[in-house]
Amino acid sequence: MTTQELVASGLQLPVMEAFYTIQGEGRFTGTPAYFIRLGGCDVGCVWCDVKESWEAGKWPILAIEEIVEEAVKYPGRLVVITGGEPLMYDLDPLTRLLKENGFTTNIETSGAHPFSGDFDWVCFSPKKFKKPHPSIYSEADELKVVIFHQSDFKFAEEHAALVNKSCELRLQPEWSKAEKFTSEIINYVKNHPTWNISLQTHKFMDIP
Ligand SMILES: C[S@@+](CC[C@H](N)C(=O)[O-])C[C@H]1O[C@@H](n2cnc3c(N)ncnc32)[C@H](O)[C@@H]1O
Ligand SMILES: Nc1nc2[nH]cc(C(=O)O)c2c(=O)[nH]1
Ligand code: SF4
Ligand SMILES: [Mg+2]
Repeated sequence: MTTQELVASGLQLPVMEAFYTIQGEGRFTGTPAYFIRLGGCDVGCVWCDVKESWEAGKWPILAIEEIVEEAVKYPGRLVVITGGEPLMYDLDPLTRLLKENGFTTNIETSGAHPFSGDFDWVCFSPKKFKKPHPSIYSEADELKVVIFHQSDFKFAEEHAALVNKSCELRLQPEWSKAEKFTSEIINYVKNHPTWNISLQTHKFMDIP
């Protein structure tokens, strides 16, 4: 198979970086986790905090065996697959291998591409910049909407109406606008208690 075919089948993937840290956001905030950041994203969020990830061709292509061989070196058994947009790739082979090696698998995704992979927790963060693929709505365990503009509260409610009833609902201030929006988010959550707040706590702790 050519490299292109191996990537298309999910047996090799472009990896921007992989690091052992503390999950900073969402349901598993505070939990040690090994992050695998795949290269490539076509969503184009103006406020994205990892724009350098967007161009897939910049990053080394690794076999999934090499990715997992590195992950097992750390004591934690929670893996978070992020990016870039990880659902640009078929994540079935990587997640299968991670599970065979005893990992719990989480994903951070905009849902802009068809769902794949075997995940214990799916954090869905929809974006106005590219419509989510319909396959994500039934898979989402957590809806995490970034608040950058007043209109994002309405966008959040529109997506909350589309996910499962059991899906946890969170609002996360966009980092550069946090000063402006955190107090609004606090008021919103107090008045709409089905929602709660997610902060990018790793940025406060100054860790990756
Ligand atoms: C960098 S993205 C990668 C995964 C996927 N592409 C996504 O957007 O969900 C990881 C998480 O960071 C959030 N995020 C990115 N830039 C942010 C920023 N400037 N402020 C707050 N959250 C941000 C995203 O919404 C997403 O929940
Ligand atoms: N510590 C830490 N937690 C995170 N949660 C989601 C992240 C991401 O970029 O997907 C992230 C990240 O980059 N670092
Ligand atoms: S979808 Fe995620 S990685 Fe892509 S631009 Fe938006 S925040 Fe960045
Ligand atoms: Mg991040």
